Amino acid sequence: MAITVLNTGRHAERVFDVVRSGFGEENNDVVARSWRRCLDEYLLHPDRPRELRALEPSALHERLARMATLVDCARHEMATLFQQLADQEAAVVLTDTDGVILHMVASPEFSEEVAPLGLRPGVFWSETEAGTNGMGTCLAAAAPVAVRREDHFYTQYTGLTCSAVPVYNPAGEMAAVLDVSSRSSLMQQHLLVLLGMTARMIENRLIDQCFRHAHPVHFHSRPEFVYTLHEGRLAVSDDGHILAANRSALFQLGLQSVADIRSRRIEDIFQTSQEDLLHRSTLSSFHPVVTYRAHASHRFFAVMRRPAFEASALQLGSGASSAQASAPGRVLTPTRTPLPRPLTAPAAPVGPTLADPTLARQLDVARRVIARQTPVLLCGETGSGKEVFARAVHEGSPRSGGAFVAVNCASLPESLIESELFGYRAGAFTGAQRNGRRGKILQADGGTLFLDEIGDMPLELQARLLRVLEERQVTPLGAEETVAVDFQLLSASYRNLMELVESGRFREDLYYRLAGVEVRLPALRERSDRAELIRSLLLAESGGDGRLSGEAEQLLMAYAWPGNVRQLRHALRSACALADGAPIRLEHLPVALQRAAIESGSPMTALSMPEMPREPAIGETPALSAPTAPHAGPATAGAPASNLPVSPTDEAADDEAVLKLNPIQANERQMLLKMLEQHRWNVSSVAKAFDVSRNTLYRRLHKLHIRLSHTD
Ligand SMILES: Nc1ncnc2c1ncn2[C@@H]1O[C@H](COP(=O)(O)OP(=O)(O)OP(=O)(O)O)[C@@H](O)[C@H]1O
Repeated sequence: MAITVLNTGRHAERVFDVVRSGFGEENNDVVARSWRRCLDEYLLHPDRPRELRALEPSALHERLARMATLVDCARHEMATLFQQLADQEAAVVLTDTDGVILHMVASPEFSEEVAPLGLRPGVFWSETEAGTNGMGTCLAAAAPVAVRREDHFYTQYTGLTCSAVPVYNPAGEMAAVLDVSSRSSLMQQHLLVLLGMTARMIENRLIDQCFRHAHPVHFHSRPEFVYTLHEGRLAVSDDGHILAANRSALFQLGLQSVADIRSRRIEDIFQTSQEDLLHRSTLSSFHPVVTYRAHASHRFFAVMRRPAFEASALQLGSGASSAQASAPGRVLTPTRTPLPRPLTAPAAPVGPTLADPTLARQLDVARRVIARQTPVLLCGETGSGKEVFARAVHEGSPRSGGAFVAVNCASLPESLIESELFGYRAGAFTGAQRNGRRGKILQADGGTLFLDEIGDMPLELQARLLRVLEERQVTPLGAEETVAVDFQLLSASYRNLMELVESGRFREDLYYRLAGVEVRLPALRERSDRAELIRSLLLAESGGDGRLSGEAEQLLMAYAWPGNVRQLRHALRSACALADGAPIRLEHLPVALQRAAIESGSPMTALSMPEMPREPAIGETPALSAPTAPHAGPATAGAPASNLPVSPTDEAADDEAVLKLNPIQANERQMLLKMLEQHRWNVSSVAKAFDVSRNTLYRRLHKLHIRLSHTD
């Protein structure tokens, strides 16, 4: 389906009118200001769009390599957001601060459709290039924005609606923009909430990733919010200096910027020393400990943990700073000494639920074989918990004292996999870090190497990996000497590796090396411990007080979960945020689930979504109330061929039948009537909003005695 745009001449006139005549009350200020910038500052003309600038492939490659950490932290969250949207005509997009698209998640059909518009990696979407648009205007305004179809400066983009939020790096600077561009203009408020949450998840991941050698501190003024998306996060160096803070930390501590906290000591923030906080956190295991704001009586609950990559077995003295610990110059001096087990809790207060008997048996087998140095290959759908399972294998193995080092082979640009895995010596290539870098394989020495999405490893690297596995030696890039290395190996793939072998994309000899034992993890829909998993994830995501309504629970149990545990976790996370302490109802669950409920004909109590009330956009006529039309014949069971708006018939005729509806059906009927009214009785539009076919919606309307007639 082609993207439909507005009439160029009329749209341009409206832009000029709004900018010339000032901003009326009905106008969206952010958009109107952006239009003014486009006209006055960038000297763009709405009638004369320019072709968007795009990076050459080599320049894009280089930029992606530079931004690899950001993209890596964002890609899982973006994939989950895309799944939650359940909209095949939407794209989740990440740009850098120049507005260059770095990563995009969309269906192949939609990607193909929007690529000619410039919605593809490497293209610049700053306002100066593309005029008012979600990504560019979010960058210019440094704030979340929704740019609806007719809000775009250039007509050619008016077929799309974009919502975008900034993503901040651990220094508190804007590092990226996360955007959803979609054909549908519904649900902007809902989308902005989801985007904001996704941005926070990316920011927290960035802190974890950039400060792996620092002590993470998780805190909140309410204990149940520790380890949730609302928690404050700090990264603290070995010698007690604060290196980074997330937005919630700054907000809770009443600080304006990361600069206000960076380099201060933990004692300057809380009435406690680093040693004391670490010690008490260790003693109290999963429970946050009480601490007070320095020079004030504000109470916080906090947990300080040991660094995730504690010294990566670098054999540094106990007083070594985190900066030293990450110094890659030591790449050739690995230790074989297993590290002590971390003393504190894992990242979430609730451990993984692996109570399904098949899964428990598989875990037992995997632990036994890996103890005999037999590599284990995990297969399973995306999000089914392969990494969680791999960690559980590691934790129960003889090498649990060593590091667990996970490498996602799909998320690393091809050019970086080699240096990331094998490390490099100082000066090995242009752009290399001054002191060289210790590769992941050496970091796993004495512990476990987990190669995730191994099917995505390029063929030439497969050969090198095979050699390492056979010889148990690594030669970092640019190094002459080889280094002996000793680790246990787990790998995972959501793709069928045997099929890749057959099509020549995966080496057969490597496959047999990796698959000493192959474990197929069950999909969530096949697991018998779903109820426990839902309970424990709800506990983790809500901070302890999350509750589910009966219908929401039924739906969570019955849904097929194509995105598995990851999708479940994210659905609960967003539902907790939207329910805001109240029991989670159907309306708080993602649209994909609601759609499934409609399709299966299960009750849709309180389906007040998808459209949230909002101010009309510039030039938009306020929503009309439902027209009343005369009775027009029998109820329509099948979808009429035409796409014309319809209006309700005289409901009196159906009064009796309506009175017989049960309260849930009556409620659902109310909601559907409200939706129809909001969509001006356009059934296609309501069907689209629920993402169901018109036939499905007509059947539902018929069942609920909502009669419709065509109007001209
Ligand atoms: N048993 C479990 N208990 C609690 N959380 C789980 C469990 N299994 C998976 N999760 C959560 O689900 C999400 C996805 O898990 P994980 O990354 O292990 O899946 P995966 O199969 O490796 O995904 P991918 O194929 O995309 O790499 C994570 O947030 C993880 O914490």
